[in-house]
Amino acid sequence: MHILNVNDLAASSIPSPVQPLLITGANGTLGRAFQRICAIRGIEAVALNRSQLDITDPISVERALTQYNPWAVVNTAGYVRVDDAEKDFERCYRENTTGPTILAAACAYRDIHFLTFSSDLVFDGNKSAAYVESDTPRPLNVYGNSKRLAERDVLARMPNALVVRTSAFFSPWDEYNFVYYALRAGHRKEAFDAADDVLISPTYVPDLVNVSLDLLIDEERGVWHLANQGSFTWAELARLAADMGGLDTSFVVPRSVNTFGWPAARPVYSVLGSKQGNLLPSVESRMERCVAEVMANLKSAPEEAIAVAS
Ligand SMILES: NC(=O)C1=CN([C@@H]2O[C@H](COP(=O)(O)OP(=O)(O)OC[C@H]3O[C@@H](n4cnc5c(N)ncnc54)[C@H](OP(=O)(O)O)[C@@H]3O)[C@@H](O)[C@H]2O)C=CC1
Ligand SMILES: Cc1cn([C@H]2C[C@H](O)[C@@H](COP(=O)(O)OP(=O)(O)O[C@H]3O[C@@H](C)C(=O)[C@@H](O)[C@H]3O)O2)c(=O)[nH]c1=O
Repeated sequence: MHILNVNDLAASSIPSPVQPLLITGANGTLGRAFQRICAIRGIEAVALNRSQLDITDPISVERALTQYNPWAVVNTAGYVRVDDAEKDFERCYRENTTGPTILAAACAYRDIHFLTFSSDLVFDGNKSAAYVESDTPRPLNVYGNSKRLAERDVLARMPNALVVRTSAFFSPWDEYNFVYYALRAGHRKEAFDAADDVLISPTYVPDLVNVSLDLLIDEERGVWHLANQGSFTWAELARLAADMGGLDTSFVVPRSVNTFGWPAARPVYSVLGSKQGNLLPSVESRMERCVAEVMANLKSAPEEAIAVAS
């Protein structure tokens, strides 16, 4: 007698007995980190990219939810080009506001959990103490406003949705974050301009994913602030990473954020605290391990050897 196992079930037309976690934005920084950590934690997950699930298309959303029958949806899809959003506002609102709202409505209809991500850029920077969940969002740019509206509309359609506000990702798992850019510049002995009058809460992506999953599994709801402990200017963050990487920090060139000429205004202060307590460890404790991995990658990458030699 042949005993069917999960692999046989997966290969056959019989649906798997395990409802998966469905992750949108599979090709993005956060989407790829969720896949990595779900695999580590043994959480059955299905990650879909834009062509497989377009969050702005209700038909695409319904097809995916029907096909995979998830117990929850984690939305990591979004528009993150803050400066481009000032002109590309239609796409920004479509992907950051309309998309999550469609997902929330579909999850509410199926009575399944829903997690989506917002940003510190919903705030105006006029506080001098860490922002908490009850503070009123007053965004300074289109991107921040698209996130504010998403929070409002998602929770209107699904009051028990989980909305995580976070900020300033750093991670050794991708090359598209500020800390990686700074370390690569230092490794190449190139000057790196960094804003020295904007205070933010850097967030170690693996911590963000792990704690977000814990909150989702615990069926937490509403707005939660998740960022590592400690506030830094971008220049201080670049110097912290460089110092931990054994680099001379003089390549970091501190400048006022107003001298960069960026189209989108940034709040000069958007440090995130939480009424729920400090759920993530200190930035310093996480930066050590992040820098070690990034520096090892930089030193071993052939293109970096050429860049440093030239
Ligand atoms: N990066 C950061 O520092 C911070 C990020 N966040 C939030 O975290 C979330 C993830 O950010 P991050 O991982 O950095 O972003 P990425 O740009 O790395 O990933 C976003 C992904 O979303 C996909 N996407 C965009 N529109 C759609 C759509 N209509 N349907 C399906 N997929 C879509 C993109 O696909 P494609 O590749 O095809 O464009 C991309 O792969 C966002 O909501 C962002 O606002 C919050 C605070 C800080
Ligand atoms: C590239 C670069 C950026 N910066 C500063 C300015 C900028 O505010 C900050 C980060 O630059 P970025 O372009 O990555 O992103 P910026 O758009 O400011 O950062 C935001 O991204 C979105 C998605 C968020 O939700 C925010 O939490 C935050 O992480 O670093 C420098 O100081 N020097 C540099 O060379």
